[in-house]
Amino acid sequence: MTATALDGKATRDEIFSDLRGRVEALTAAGRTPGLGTILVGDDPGSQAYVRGKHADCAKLGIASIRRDLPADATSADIDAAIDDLNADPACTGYIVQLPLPNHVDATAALERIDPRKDADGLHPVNLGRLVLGAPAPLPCTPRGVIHLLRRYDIPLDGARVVVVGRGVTIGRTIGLLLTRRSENATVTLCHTGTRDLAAEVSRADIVVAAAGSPHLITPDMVAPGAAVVDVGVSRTDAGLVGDVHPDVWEVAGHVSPNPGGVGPLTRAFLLVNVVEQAESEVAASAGAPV
Ligand SMILES: Nc1nc(=O)c2c([nH]1)NC[C@@H]1CN(c3ccc(C(=O)N[C@@H](CCC(=O)O)C(=O)O)cc3)C=[N+]21
Ligand SMILES: [Mg+2]
Repeated sequence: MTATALDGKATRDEIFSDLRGRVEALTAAGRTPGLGTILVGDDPGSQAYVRGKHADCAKLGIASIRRDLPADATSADIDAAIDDLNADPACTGYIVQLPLPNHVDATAALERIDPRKDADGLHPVNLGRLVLGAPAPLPCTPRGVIHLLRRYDIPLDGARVVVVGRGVTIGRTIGLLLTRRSENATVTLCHTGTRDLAAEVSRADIVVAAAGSPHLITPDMVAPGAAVVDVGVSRTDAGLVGDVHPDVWEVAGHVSPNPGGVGPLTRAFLLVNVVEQAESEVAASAGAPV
């Protein structure tokens, strides 16, 4: 038996066809959404990701605002680019591409972003709002994973979800989304300190592998029929390798390929955040007293 693929590209295409109409309506209302990126340095991977985000914008009619800084940019240079996008009315939302060079205080830079323009949904104010259940832009990768699971009718209500990896972009945040009443899952967060990873994973209806550890999840760990979402990617001599061993496809019910699974959805939800922000601004100005 071979698992069904959780197809991130096909799902991204569906999201894009919905977004296209919403962007047209916003443009007709005089508020074309704009995505900004701040990229520091010349890491080829980061440059490729940023290029991909702007290519997505071009497909949808979303305006692109790029600020590319040299690898030796100072914190003051980056602060100036952030202040510039905070003040730019054409920029609905933006990201500071991570990682930043080591000589820059990344936490301070990210806190300088106007929380209303935080397309990643990872500003401390927005993470706080997420904990409180208040409206905020949602983190893109967790939102993409949940959308993908729903798209394939994988039950979340009462499901046992095991998340592997405690990074902020997904491990620490996805449980906040999955334990809302609207999802109602039971979530276990595993990490390098977990005593028996195989025992935890084997109890899961859904495994979210986000450790950044090549082929960490092996078929012996996975319950037959489980859904396995491969979020981690590592650059190895053999190319890009996910957290899920290929033999897991023989045991699981669903697996997200990597590439072609979660990555395209992370990018799609970045643009969903930007479109939602523009829509909420149009709604607020329509409701405001003249
Ligand atoms: N502020 C910030 N926000 C981010 O969201 C962010 C970041 N910094 N820094 C780097 C990581 C990485 N990331 C990816 C997004 C999409 C794909 C993606 O679409 N991958 C394709 C493959 C693309 C290819 O083949 O090059 C796929 O999985 O199919 C990959 C990686 C976002 N990140
Ligand atoms: Mg094994």
